[in-house]
Amino acid sequence: MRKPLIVGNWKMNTTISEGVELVKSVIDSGVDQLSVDFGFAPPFISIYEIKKYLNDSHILAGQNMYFEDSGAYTGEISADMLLGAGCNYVILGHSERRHIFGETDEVINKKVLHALKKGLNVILCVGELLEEREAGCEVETVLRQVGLGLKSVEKGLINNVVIAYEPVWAIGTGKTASKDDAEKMHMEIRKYIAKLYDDDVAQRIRIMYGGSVKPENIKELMSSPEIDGALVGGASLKAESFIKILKYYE
Ligand SMILES: O=C[C@H](O)COP(=O)(O)O
Repeated sequence: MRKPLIVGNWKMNTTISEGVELVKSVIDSGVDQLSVDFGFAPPFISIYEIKKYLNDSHILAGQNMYFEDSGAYTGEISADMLLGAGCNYVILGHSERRHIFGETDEVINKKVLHALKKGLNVILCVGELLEEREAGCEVETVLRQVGLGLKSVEKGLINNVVIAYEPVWAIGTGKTASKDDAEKMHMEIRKYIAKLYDDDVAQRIRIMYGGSVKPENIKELMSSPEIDGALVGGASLKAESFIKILKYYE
């Protein structure tokens, strides 16, 4: 039985004090009692302060990181820095990293391998563009991203990976993939993981959905046994809506 997880990806939103207020409101609402793993991916600058309001059962994720240990890489953040600030997870391959900042599958794979080696859990994001879906190559695109993202990841470390399926056309647009669309893709990903590893790994790996998840659609999406939680952007920026999403697991 896979435990669901819900992570709020704040992207480039919230100052440190706004982030602290948001986390305090969420935690104070009693969501720790719910049967869901949950947490936050704040901007780098807020992570250390926010950790003070969380415990080790919460997910605290970097939104990105670089694949070198240290050195002359202006503007980058290392795995050790994330760990030192209190992170236990890192989001890699988010579509905004792929499509705005030009990250390739090869770069994402280097980051995945490095993060896992350092002891961080990885949320590997994959997803097709609207034109890829319209051309009917969405499954091929997503499986290619999964395969290349996980290249050389040993079976012993795959337990530390979560996959987030985020169709790019559904991110921040208000358009959600239907439960059936998401479910179909999750099943394809799981089948592919079985091919890359084995059935046991495929049954254990958590595959979350992302793309305009909000209180109004969480019930419908999570009614699929294939969907193991959500990576939430916009709706994680207000305590009220994030709490409502978490309370689906009441
Ligand atoms: O990481 C989160 C996803 O990009 C979804 O963002 P959204 O919920 O604002 O569509």
